[in-house]
This record gives sequence, structure tokens and C-alpha cells, in this order.
Amino acid sequence: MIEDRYVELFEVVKAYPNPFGEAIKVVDGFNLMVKQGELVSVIGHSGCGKSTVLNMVAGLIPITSGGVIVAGREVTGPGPDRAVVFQAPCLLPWLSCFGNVMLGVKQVFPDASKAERQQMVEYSLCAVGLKDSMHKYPKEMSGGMQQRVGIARAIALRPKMLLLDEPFGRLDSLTRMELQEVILNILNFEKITTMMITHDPDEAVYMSDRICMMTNGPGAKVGEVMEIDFERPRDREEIMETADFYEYRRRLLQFLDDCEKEKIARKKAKVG
Ligand SMILES: Nc1ncnc2c1ncn2[C@@H]1O[C@H](COP(=O)(O)OP(=O)(O)OP(=O)(O)O)[C@@H](O)[C@H]1O
Repeated sequence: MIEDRYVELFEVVKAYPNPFGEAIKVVDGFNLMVKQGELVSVIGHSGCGKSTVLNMVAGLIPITSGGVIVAGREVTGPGPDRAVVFQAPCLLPWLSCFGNVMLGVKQVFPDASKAERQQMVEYSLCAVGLKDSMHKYPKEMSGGMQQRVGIARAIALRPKMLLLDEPFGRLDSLTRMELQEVILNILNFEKITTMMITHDPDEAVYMSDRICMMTNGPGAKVGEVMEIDFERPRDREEIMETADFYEYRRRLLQFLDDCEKEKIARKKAKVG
């Protein structure tokens, strides 16, 4: 069924040249399927290749071999069907929140009427809780508010897929939790298929339908995929009181710890 393999990464390889001109496979044989409407987190040690995978799905970097299919179409470059939210939203300082979101909407929906475009922008800014701040400029907003604009800018394009590259990485823990709720509320409503990179095991367990654990690079691939069996919508406090939450967390931390040990053993073998 197309819904079960809405996003498909098959035998994906990404190689970069090292200083000696040799091709080093950072990611090697990455296979993953994502169901329509599912939120899959990708977790792994720093430098293993998480952003590389996400950027290949986004079409921002070429795939060395293998392929990525989103909603039945092979990814050959960037497109509005895949909206990306990075750690920093990089808003244009001379435009208001409204203007920043409108910029993409104008490009993606050139045939929509002015009123329709305005409605799209207002809808997405309301969805991220910026109803009363639409006409503020980036310099008048906190980092959390700016990131809300970044999320609004992405969902305003009505993407088939949302790609989140550590979207809360620069935020304090309270703002981080607020924005997790913003994303979850949107996804409960819109059911956008989502891939999210995170370093935070609690965030991964709380937010995901499945967690894809990546092995160390070079030659990183999918190590384990863990299903998170909590119903949606989720209640953070309720979930955190369950034994399952701690078991999922333990398995994640165990995986990361095993990777760390493997990394140290690899280094020792190289030196020895
Ligand atoms: N343009 C490039 N040229 C050469 N090597 C690169 C390039 N981009 C990334 N790399 C290497 O690919 C590897 C994976 O990088 P990537 O940023 O995907 O890892 P990551 O898991 O997202 O890291 P982090 O968690 O620290 O953000 C790293 O060793 C990095 O140095």
C-alpha cells in the first residue's frame, strides 16, 4: 500500500571526498520506510550522518547511490512538497512574520488570489500561536517566537512531508517543550508525514511513532527501529508516568551507549 511506504529510502549512500580525494561513504546502505502521517525521529551520535540523510530527503544534497521516494516520486532536488525546519529559522529581518511566511506562499501558490494567500499565511501563523504577533519583525521576537515563524513558513506551503533538523536545538527547555506541543498539535490536525532529527531521547520518545537509531559513521546505516506505542493525542505527564516510557528510553540509551563503545573500540584498533 502506498500509505505504508509513503516515504522510502532505499540503499541510500552518500560519499564525500576526503582531503586525499578518496570517496568516503558517510552513509552507506540506509534503508527506511515511513508511513503516511507518521512521525519518525532519527537519533544517533554527533557526526554519524543524520543531517546528511535529512538533506538528501529534502533534495538539498545529491544522493551518491540508492534513492529516496516521497509520495510516489523520486527525489531529484528540493521542492515545496518537502518543507524543512532548521535549528535557526534565518528570517529576513526587513520583513514581518507575515511577510516572511508570505514570501514562500507567493512562490509556491502563484495562481492563488491575494485573499487566498493571505488566508494561508494567517492560518499557519495562528497554528503556531502567533495570531497576535503577525506584524512583528524578527528583532522584536524571542528565539522561540522566531522558530514558530520558521514552522509556520514550512506548514504554509502545505507540504507532503515535514523535515525537522533539530528544530528545538537552540531553545531553552521550557520553550522547547512549548514548541514540541506546537508541532504535535499541528500534526494531530494535519497528519503531515514527518522526519525529525533530535539528540534528546525524551523528546524522541514523547513525539515519535517510531525512532530510527543510526549506527556510527562512516558507513552509517539504520541500526534499530523502535515503535513507540502511545496513543495520540499524547499527554506528556501521563506518558512520563508509564513504565513503557522508561523502557523505550532505556533501549535508546543502551543503543547510543553501545555505539559509543564501538566507536572507542574502532579508535583503539586503529591506533594499535
Ligand atoms: N560537505 C561535506 N564534505 C565533506 N564531509 C562532510 C560534508 N558534510 C558533512 N560531512 C561529514 O559527514 C559526516 C556526517 O555529518 P552530518 O552533519 O550529517 O552528521 P550529524 O549526525 O547530523 O551530526 P550532528 O549531530 O553533529 O549535527 C561528518 O563526518 C561530516 O564531517
